[in-house]
Amino acid sequence: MHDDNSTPRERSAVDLGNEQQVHWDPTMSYGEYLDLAPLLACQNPISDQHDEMLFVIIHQVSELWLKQCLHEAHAAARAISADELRPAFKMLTRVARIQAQMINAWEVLATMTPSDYLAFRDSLGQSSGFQSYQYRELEFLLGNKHPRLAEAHRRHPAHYQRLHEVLDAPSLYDVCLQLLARRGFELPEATLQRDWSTPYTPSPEVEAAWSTIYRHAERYWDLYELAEKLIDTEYNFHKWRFSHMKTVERIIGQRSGTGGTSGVAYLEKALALRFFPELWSVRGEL
Ligand code: HEM
Ligand SMILES: N[C@@H](CC(=O)c1ccccc1NC=O)C(=O)O
Repeated sequence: MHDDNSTPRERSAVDLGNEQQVHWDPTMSYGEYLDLAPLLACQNPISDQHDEMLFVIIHQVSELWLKQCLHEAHAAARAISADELRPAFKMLTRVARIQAQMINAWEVLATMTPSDYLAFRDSLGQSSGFQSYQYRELEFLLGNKHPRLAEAHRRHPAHYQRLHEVLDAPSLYDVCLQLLARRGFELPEATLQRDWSTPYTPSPEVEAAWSTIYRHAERYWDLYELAEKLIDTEYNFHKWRFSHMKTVERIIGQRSGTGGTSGVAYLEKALALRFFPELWSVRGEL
């Protein structure tokens, strides 16, 4: 139905020949709505090696998922700050499902052998996943704050500014701790107000608060659920890091990275990082 003064929607129809007809509005097609022309014009391997297409696509898919994770995790942090935990749980669950997809993507990439990769590795120059600004934003947002990591992006002012906004603001974990304070847990002042761009220092008071929540889950059910959503996210992040490290070892062994790091040794060291340290340490204390 349409109003009298509006133009009727133009319709197109095709008979599929099996007693089915498809009708559609030709003013907005699938490809137009999804902007597929520019999207599908972006897969441009620079060598003539067969496997480079896979390498490009796997990175592009990961970057799209990172975009969605950032969309969800930023919104979850805002919801938590507004004491709206249920929508935040839904968003964090979605982040965990996306992470599962990103982890599974390593299985596809593992079909590329060392010789397949080495055949085009030189064309990559000094580019590296180390320069993924969305990945860095997600790390900052979850709570791995290191101003030096933003420096790799100085030459791109828009990315640098964006990274600094997230670096200088409370992380997802910081807003959760602020929520615990609003719920009456006594936390150190430095946990609630500090220079957010600096690395987080774990505290016994925060661990004690999580301990109370885990011991009395029935009384603090929503905070208990929040703790488990955070653990899911960190657990999956860690699985992603581990699979990346193992895939890299399988493909380039102990070579140093194009981004200037030692390679696998650097990636192994990153496995020790913790976004929500007291949520892990408390498990040994319950
Ligand atoms: C053949 C496949 C791959 C190899 C050999 C590889 C290798 C490496 C190496 C050696 C590093 C350390 C930095 C450096 O010196 O370059 C690194 C970092 C990184 N890579 Fe990959 N990578 C591969 C695939 C991927 C894929 C598919 C992604 C998905 C987006 C990715 C994302 C990253 C990220 C985000 C970092 C930074 C990690 C951090 O700083 O903690 N890599 N990669
Ligand atoms: N750091 C990798 C190169 C690499 O993997 C890469 C290069 C360009 C764009 C994305 C990449 N992926 C992850 O680091 C290497 O050292 O072979």
